[in-house]
Amino acid sequence: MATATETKNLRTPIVCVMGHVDHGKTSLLDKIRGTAVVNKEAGAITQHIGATEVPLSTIRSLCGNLMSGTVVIPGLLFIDTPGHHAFTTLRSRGGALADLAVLVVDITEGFQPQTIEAIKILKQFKTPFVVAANKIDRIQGWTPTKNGPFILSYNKQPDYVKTAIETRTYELVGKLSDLGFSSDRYDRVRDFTRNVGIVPISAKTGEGIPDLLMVLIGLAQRFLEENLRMTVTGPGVGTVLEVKEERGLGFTIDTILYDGVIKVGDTVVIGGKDKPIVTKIRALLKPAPNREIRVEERFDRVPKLTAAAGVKILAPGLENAVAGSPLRVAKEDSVEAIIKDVEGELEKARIVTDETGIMVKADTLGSLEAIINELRDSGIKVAMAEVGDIARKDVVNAETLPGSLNRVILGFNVQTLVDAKDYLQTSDIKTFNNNIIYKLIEDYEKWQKEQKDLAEKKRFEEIVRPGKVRYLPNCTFRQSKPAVIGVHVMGGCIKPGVTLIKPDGSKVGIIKQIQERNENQSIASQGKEVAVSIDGPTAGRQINEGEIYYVDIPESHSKVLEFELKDTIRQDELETLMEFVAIKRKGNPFWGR
Ligand SMILES: Nc1nc2c(ncn2[C@@H]2O[C@H](COP(=O)(O)OP(=O)(O)OP(=O)(O)O)[C@@H](O)[C@H]2O)c(=O)[nH]1
Repeated sequence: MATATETKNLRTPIVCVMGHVDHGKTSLLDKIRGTAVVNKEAGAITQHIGATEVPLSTIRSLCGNLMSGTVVIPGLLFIDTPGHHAFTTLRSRGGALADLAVLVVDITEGFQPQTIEAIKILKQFKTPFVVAANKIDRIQGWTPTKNGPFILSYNKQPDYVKTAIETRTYELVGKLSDLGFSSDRYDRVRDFTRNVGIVPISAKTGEGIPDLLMVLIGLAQRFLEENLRMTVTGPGVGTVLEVKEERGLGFTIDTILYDGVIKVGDTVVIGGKDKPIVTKIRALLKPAPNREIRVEERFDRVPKLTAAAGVKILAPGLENAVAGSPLRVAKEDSVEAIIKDVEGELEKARIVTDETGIMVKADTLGSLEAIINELRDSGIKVAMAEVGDIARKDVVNAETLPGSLNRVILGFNVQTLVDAKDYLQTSDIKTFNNNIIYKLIEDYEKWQKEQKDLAEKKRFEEIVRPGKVRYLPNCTFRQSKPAVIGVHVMGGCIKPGVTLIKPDGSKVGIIKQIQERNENQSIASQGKEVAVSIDGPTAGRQINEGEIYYVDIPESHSKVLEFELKDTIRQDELETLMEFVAIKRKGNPFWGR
């Protein structure tokens, strides 16, 4: 076992925790934050604004002799807000802010929709991740060893408990494989660049957390050394986590610094609502541990900070800052260039939309981008996309979208404002709201299918259907005005209002009424013998007993029947249609093509 050594010029990797609702993301973060308290020997855990830092020395003492190899990174910085929503909101130069992710899966429930959604996002951002198979303490028969490494606890369990863990781990391996990742329990993974490690943990007992931290360190070193070898001494670069008004302080921004150094007095450029904000840092604030919560004392003031760190920044003009946007420290001669850079980054983040499609509203640029990617994967085009609640003007804009199936607004994690709700009552725009991407897409797709089916049904009902009848011998009930004759429906059907033609293409007349045993009928299908009244001909002159007539189908309807509905119409209808089409094509081979 080699000893771990620190190398100061690599920055701390940033880690985000993701997973399905209730699988234990918050509990895991709480456990990590509480570790130092629980385990005195474990060493310090530093609380940042919006993040928790676990220094290497802490990880080392937690892992004991599990840790091997040379460690060259200073520790891990966990973003305190869990969920893939936070992950997509926090961006750095067009990518994800988090260098690594922990995907929490409840081992007793396995993969759930949001687990899959998180994996898709991680894949999209190419973020290395580890699976924390949580709640192992709930496996029947599990005897916990608090805060211990998983392997040590596992070895103490009876065989049936071991088997249960193994079986459930392999279920996760199977699911990951379906999604294109090869994986195994972390202690069996040799190459973390090829395999995803699964670490069984309990956020309740703390078991497996040392192993999880260790795997994260390993991942960071294998994947990220180049990324982490940043200009730790250069001008600071960060991402705005949150814009907050603090009592007694005014507007502040909680920021994750992921590169370089930031100092009080530095000029910074920040993404703003309309344009980049240029301002001077008045104070850098860190949480003050264990103090009375009085504003002035809630924070410690620090003169400077080095990446990676979470910090609250106090400066004039922050009220227009935008969460998720970039922050850059600028030297006097570089302000203009950096403003351009920040503008460029915001521009890049702006969503590229399709010419036609639906409207999407989401709460942040990151989530908007994530949802648009998912929609495109599902073959759904997006014509309008914006950050913000659904307002009346959005509904008005959506009304200009061509195509009835596009006249919808998909809202992700946003409200429908009152004026929009009022306007929607008289508008044909449909809105969908959800804070789970897959559900939003599923709801829209379901609606889309219903609409298509409905339209198809309507179209089908309106189409003149094929029909073939024979004028029965001895069944002339009236000669003319209208002629009333008995017919046998040989194929398809007839309805009042259709025109009949002869096999030579000449017109017979229009069916006025159909009667069966003196009762009016709206349709007579194959096999029926009915009386029909026909406007136009005189029986015995233009029409004669024993003749065959066809329903005259308009050319456009014939095309639909022959080319779109061919597989859905009955055999006798199809045969009748083909005979009818042949009559038409005798005179014009291109008829109905
Ligand atoms: N037995 C046991 N319960 C756990 C464990 N981890 C979390 N829980 C419980 O599971 C429930 C959900 O945990 P949370 O940490 O709130 O889950 P989450 O993923 O953060 O949930 P959301 O924030 O709602 O998405 C809580 O009742 C926790 O106490 C664990 O390892 N073992």
